[in-house]
Amino acid sequence: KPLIFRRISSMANFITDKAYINGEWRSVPGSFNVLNPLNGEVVGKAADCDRSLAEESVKHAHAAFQSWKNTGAKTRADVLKKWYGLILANQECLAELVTKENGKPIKESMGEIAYAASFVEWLAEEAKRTYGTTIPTSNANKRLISIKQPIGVAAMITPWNFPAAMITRKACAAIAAGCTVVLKPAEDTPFSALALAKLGEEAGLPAGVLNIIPSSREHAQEIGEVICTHPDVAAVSFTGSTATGKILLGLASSTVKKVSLELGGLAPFIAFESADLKKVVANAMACKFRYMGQTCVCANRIFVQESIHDEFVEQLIAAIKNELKFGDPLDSKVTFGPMINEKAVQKVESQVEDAIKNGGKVVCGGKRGKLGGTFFEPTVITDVTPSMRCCNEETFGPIASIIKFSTEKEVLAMANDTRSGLAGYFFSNDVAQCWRVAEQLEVGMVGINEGLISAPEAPFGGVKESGLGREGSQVALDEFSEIKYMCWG
Ligand SMILES: NC(=O)c1ccc[n+]([C@@H]2O[C@H](COP(=O)([O-])OP(=O)(O)OC[C@H]3O[C@@H](n4cnc5c(N)ncnc54)[C@H](O)[C@@H]3O)[C@@H](O)[C@H]2O)c1
Ligand SMILES: O=CCCC(=O)O
Repeated sequence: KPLIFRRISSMANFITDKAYINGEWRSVPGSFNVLNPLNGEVVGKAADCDRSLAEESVKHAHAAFQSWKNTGAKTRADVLKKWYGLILANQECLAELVTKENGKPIKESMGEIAYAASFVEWLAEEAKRTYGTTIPTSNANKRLISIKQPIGVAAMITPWNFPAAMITRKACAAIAAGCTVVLKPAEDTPFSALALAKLGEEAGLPAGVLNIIPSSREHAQEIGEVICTHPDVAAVSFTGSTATGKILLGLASSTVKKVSLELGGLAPFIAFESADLKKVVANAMACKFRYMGQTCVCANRIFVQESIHDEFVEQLIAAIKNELKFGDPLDSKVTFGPMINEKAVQKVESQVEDAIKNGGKVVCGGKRGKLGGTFFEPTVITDVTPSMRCCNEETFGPIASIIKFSTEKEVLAMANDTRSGLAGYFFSNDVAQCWRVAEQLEVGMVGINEGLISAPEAPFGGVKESGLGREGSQVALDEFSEIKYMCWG
């Protein structure tokens, strides 16, 4: 029978002040306002879950695990595939919701929903490929095999910058593996998570397999404590800042949980002189300024070889002026909207001040946007040095910090001189250099002549203090699986 996917009539139908626990849309005592970053208007009231609702969700997820873990792989894959179809059928509504919650330009939000859906599809396919091994033995009287089993209840905390894709990338990996999920979305973007849950429910997820417990920032810490210390939670998966990730990792140690962390980055973006400059500029624009620089893999430190430095800066400024259009992010022509909140603007402002104080030159932008609110101009700073904050602290905003270099050795030393190691990018037409630099950059992901590297089939994750584990790809389900070795006498 062909699958027909129902379209929810409008974005407003996705806004709810309820939590989703054990397959029920639950009223909870408290609520908090979710604000539109464009104008501070209330998008809606969201359920403010607390410690006791987190505990209750874990209890239900643990009960649901007892049957979900025993479902066939095809059953899980079929539910996920249906969910994938429903997400795509509702792409416009979901994208509008993302834009209302976090100010992402609507074209990018449409892209995010397609990206979020692509994880559901990929992980549905991977559900059927959790192969074990047969192991040749040195003892002829024994037979050795290993199987993969779902780890148990997986608890998750997600950020506001990809409020749909970070949910599906984690939750669908766990669900595909046979685990059940308790997920706390970011306080800025709870409705996107709940909207996905609504579609998951319609796709046939049994009660308790996916539980969404939004909370205000005030309750985030206690929910974190419950899910990271509860004996019935087996795995914790977090995406967000490195500071929060470290707290959760510490908490999870008391019961030795499996922990996956996708944390902050400080991506080096290196332009070598042999590179195609037009391509470098186009990729710098995409890699630096998409979603106003608020992605964990955005170029944070742009290293440019001295012979092409001035030309690069000139072309980058021209591209900013010609290509970026400010305005209401719901307008499909707009490519540059407001930042998430005032705190984010203040961080960017303080990095600009610090750079100027220490000898940096602001050659484009550098101040709040004319539209007011949380708009900030796309900014280019030259003469940046490694001691400046824009060079050693994640910017998470629209500042292109340009550092001039002369040799490959020098730039590699600067690029690797950090505790962050999420993504890195470089541009070169020297093949030997491409191999050398790709191997030597201390990051989890490298773009070689490419500034947009994310894909469901690729392993996403960082090294050093940028994280633990990988999401997406053929290893995605490993984060939520245990390998059991069997020795047959
Ligand atoms: N590596 C990745 O895949 C990836 C993806 C997106 C964002 N990020 C990173 O996330 C950061 C931006 O997101 P943010 O500012 O929302 O991060 P954040 O750490 O402040 O918040 C992320 C989530 O953690 C929750 N949280 C905050 N403090 C908590 C605590 N003490 N206990 C439990 N939960 C807590 C928040 O409510 C939110 O849901 C950036 O550093 C960015 O690089 C990383
Ligand atoms: O912000 C982090 C996630 C970005 C991505 O998946 O491309």
